[in-house]
Amino acid sequence: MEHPLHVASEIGELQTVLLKRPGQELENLTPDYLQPLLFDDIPYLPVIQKEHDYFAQTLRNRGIEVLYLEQLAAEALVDEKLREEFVDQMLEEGRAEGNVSHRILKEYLLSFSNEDLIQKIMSGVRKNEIETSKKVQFHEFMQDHSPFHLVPLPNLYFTRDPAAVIGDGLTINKMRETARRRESLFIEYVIKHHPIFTSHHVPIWLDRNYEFPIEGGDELILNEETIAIGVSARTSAKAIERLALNLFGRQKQFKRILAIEIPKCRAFMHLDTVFTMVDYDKFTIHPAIQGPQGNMNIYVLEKGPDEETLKITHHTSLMESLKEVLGLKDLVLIPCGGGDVIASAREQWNDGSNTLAIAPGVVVTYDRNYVSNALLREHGIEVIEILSSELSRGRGGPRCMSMPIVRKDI
Ligand SMILES: NC(=[NH2+])NCCC[C@H](N)C(=O)O
Repeated sequence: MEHPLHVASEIGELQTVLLKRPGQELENLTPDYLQPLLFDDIPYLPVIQKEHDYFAQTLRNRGIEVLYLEQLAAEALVDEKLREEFVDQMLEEGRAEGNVSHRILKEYLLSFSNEDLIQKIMSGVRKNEIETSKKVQFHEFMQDHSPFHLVPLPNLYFTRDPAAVIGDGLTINKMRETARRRESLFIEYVIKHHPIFTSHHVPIWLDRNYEFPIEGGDELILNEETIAIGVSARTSAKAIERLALNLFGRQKQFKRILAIEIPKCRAFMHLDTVFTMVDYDKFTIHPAIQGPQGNMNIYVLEKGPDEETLKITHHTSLMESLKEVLGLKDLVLIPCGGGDVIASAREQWNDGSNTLAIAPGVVVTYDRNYVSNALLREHGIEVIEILSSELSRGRGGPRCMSMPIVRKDI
């Protein structure tokens, strides 16, 4: 039986991908909670679902197997003890401050079937769902301002970030923002308990208990030896260093990490919002990540003299460092929005650089980014457009909405 996880490139033919269909969790967004929950507006649920289904069907039409996180998570909770453990952990990590006891919430959640339990934890528990008659302890009678006993997880449809497959293993990520922390618990249970994965040894290169954050939007597999990782608003240098030491100590395939520093601001968020690979020698880039002479801070991390020390070299040119690690004479950086100040800022905001490569030179993008899409086509890239009016409101594009599980080697 083939290994259920395998990703050794960013552009190799995509075979299996993990998605999450936007659900009721989005109906729990209100204006007061947009900022802490990392949204800029409230998507209209029936339309965002239609757009997401279109995305999934676009992938299936290309022969890609689409798995859904919500389904795998429900299937992974195989016995009562595991369900309880999962609920306990979710409640410990995610309860809104306040006035309902662990006991009442746990009882409430466990009364659902697995599918509904997962859906409920994803969408959150509103205060008015728990009957007053269930309250017995003094603190349970108190009022507070949060409308939730359990806070919703509206960013779950960005399956890219909570984990990332590297080779035949993965990182299960400690996520930076409180609003997203519990997301990686779903994938942890899936990897540890779903029969698709338990039949194989799955190395975890870095787990969610590591104290410094890393997110999948920053993790790009450039080739079978090289990983690029953004040092960003979401991913810390400490986590990259720990991952590098773990990887170089435990496997032989990946030999270097290119740590690329990007400005720490919301519009840029992760490396994949400003830089993605679209072909063997072609990348999208948001021009604003480079200094006036194209300079940046890039560090190449390699195996060092001992188990706790890396060899580190500093570079300033993205172009030159990519050529070096990929062994290429030439390569093309395609600017988002064609480099025009207005178009590039507008299209980058709607994830114009956030392409999902499904094969070398074939990418899925949002239809609204017409300037960037036209430019990609001029460079010989096949661009498959998907609907994007509501999906883009969560500030993530096709790459953010997908977690590749298996890609063919190139
Ligand atoms: N890989 C990505 N660029 N993901 C985008 C995630 C967007 C999400 N609203 C967040 O703020 O976390």
